[in-house]
Amino acid sequence: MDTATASHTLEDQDREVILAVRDVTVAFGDQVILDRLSLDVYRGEILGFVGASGAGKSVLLRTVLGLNRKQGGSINLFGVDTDKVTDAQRVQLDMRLGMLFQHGALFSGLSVMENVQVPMREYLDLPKKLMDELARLKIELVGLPANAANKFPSQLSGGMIKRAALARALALDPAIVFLDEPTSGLDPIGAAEFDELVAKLRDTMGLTVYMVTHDLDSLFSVCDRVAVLGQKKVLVEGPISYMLTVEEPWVKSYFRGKRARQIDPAALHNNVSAGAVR
Ligand SMILES: Nc1ncnc2c1ncn2[C@@H]1O[C@H](COP(=O)(O)OP(=O)(O)OP(=O)(O)O)[C@@H](O)[C@H]1O
Repeated sequence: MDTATASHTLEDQDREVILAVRDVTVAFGDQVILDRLSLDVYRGEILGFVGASGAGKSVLLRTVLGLNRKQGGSINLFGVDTDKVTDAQRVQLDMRLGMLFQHGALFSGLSVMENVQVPMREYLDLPKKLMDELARLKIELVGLPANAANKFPSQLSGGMIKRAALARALALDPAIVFLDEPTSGLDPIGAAEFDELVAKLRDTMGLTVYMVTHDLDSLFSVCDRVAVLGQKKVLVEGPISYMLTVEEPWVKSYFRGKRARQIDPAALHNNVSAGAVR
């Protein structure tokens, strides 16, 4: 397939695009990191975003979140062009985005409960009792025991820190969460449990998840689609079953190299034909 190949299947056309990145270019000085990159994220899906180290995954994430300048292209969130919003509208958009930074990035001097309340304090004006109640609900939602609420990050395991950070990302009931390598540093069981939690949130709350990851297990077990960043663009996108058929050398070695799983594409449930090489 070539660039002209439609990247959307008929099924995709029926789905709501929650994030549309179109022809986005980002450069630092004369170093171009992203060159007319396009990507759609659909409501209710878990998108795995992969690419070589230094390819620009964090740069794209930061650009989508409005933390990096872009030199060209457009970013639409919930159908709204982020270049055309007022400051007040930008705040409304930000409230619908949750972010889990790499390494959790909890405030070490705050308890789990206080960490979860940080976005509530920033964006909402609620009585303390209600904030406590909401924070407890989020803590329970991510599978932490109730007594974790009063603990500090230094008292938590790596897996608990990730869950607490996820609870904070969910504090304002976002429509989409951005997870930056959420399972890095977790043992395989902890990582699998975290993946299960993310899948549960998608299934029960209809949460949309944009997950930057190097974790092949996550890509195989919970991601509905995968997008591969290479040569400054989204090089390939589609379900994992499709990734296993792609002959592009980096993609092939990533998904079918020595460290990849030995998987029969026919055994995967998602549709091989729904992917595209750009
Ligand atoms: N603020 C900045 N100023 C200059 N260069 C930057 C800036 N931010 C990122 N870069 C450069 O952009 C490139 C892509 O970096 P980025 O962190 O997005 O890679 P990545 O794909 O997330 O890598 P990794 O998987 O290792 O986290 C790198 O060469 C980096 O040095």
